[in-house]
Amino acid sequence: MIPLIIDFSRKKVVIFGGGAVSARKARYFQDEAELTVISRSFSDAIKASPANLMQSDVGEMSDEEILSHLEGAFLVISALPDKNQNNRIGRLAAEAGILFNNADGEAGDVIIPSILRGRHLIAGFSTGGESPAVSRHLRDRFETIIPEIDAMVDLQIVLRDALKATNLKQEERAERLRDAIIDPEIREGLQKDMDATIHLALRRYSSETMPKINRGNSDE
Ligand SMILES: C[C@@]1(CC(=O)O)C2=NC(=C\c3[nH]c(c(CCC(=O)O)c3CC(=O)O)Cc3[nH]c(c(CC(=O)O)c3CCC(=O)O)/C=C3\N/C(=C\2)[C@@H](CCC(=O)O)[C@]3(C)CC(=O)O)/[C@H]1CCC(=O)O
Ligand SMILES: NC(=O)c1ccc[n+]([C@@H]2O[C@H](COP(=O)([O-])OP(=O)(O)OC[C@H]3O[C@@H](n4cnc5c(N)ncnc54)[C@H](O)[C@@H]3O)[C@@H](O)[C@H]2O)c1
Repeated sequence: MIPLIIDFSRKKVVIFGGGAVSARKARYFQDEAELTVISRSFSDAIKASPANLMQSDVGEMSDEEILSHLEGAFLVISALPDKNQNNRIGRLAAEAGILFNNADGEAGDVIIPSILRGRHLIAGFSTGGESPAVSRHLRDRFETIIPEIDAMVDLQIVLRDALKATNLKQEERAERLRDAIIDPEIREGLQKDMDATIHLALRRYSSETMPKINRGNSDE
């Protein structure tokens, strides 16, 4: 399996089942995707979500009926308590060429990672479905670095533009961008005064005439 960062805006996601697991999956996608939840009943969390709700018993739906609800979908999730029904939805999604995530039953082709998100940073953790607790634990541990990394991305945007305007070779520009990331003074400065630190980084790393930086003395 291979991770991707996908823009879900205007993409249709169809979830079967309206219980606790469905609510967690709906929360994951609801800010971007157009959600439809098809279920016999809906939990309060699902009712409070922006999803379109369709009350129906999957056991009473023909394959053709299910396929008609999958039309135009980018991703289908099945979170029914009955594995056979989940697997059936998976088979129909595969037939229609639509990505599938299975909450219970035969694995689909999508796993939902545990994610952390800042203004710029987005990271997802997955154990390939083996231990959601470990994925969650990793997210918790990395959560503290979001402000630091987001500020560094802001700095890198400015520094990268400044370097592009010089005559420096691509390899030298890339090296300076990396040096700025591990520069202890810059890392610390970003937490205190972002503007002043961006100026410091520009002076230190974007000058065409600056002496060769003393590299390799960081233990990071
Ligand atoms: C990341 C996250 C995204 C999301 O779904 O929302 C996620 N599970 C989350 C939470 C969570 N999961 C569970 C509880 C209840 C704890 C408990 O009481 O048991 C909680 C609540 C909590 O922990 O807060 C139990 C559980 N989960 C799965 C099974 C069945 C199984 O394992 O077979 C069981 C039954 C018990 C067990 O067997 O453990 C399966 C999956 N859960 C996955 C993802 C995929 C694998 C991810 C990976 O590759 O690591 C996969 C395969 C589904 C998939 O394909 O998407 C989200 C973390 C959000 C966060 O960051 O806080
Ligand atoms: N993948 C995961 O992250 C994960 C985590 C925990 C549990 N699970 C598994 O996911 C499944 C769902 O768990 P849950 O806690 O959401 O269950 P739940 O009982 O809270 O919800 C099940 C939902 O499915 C609906 N439903 C049941 N039969 C239906 C049918 N024939 N037609 C239409 N709707 C129907 C119910 O009305 C309900 O809304 C369980 O099998 C559980 O073991 C998966």
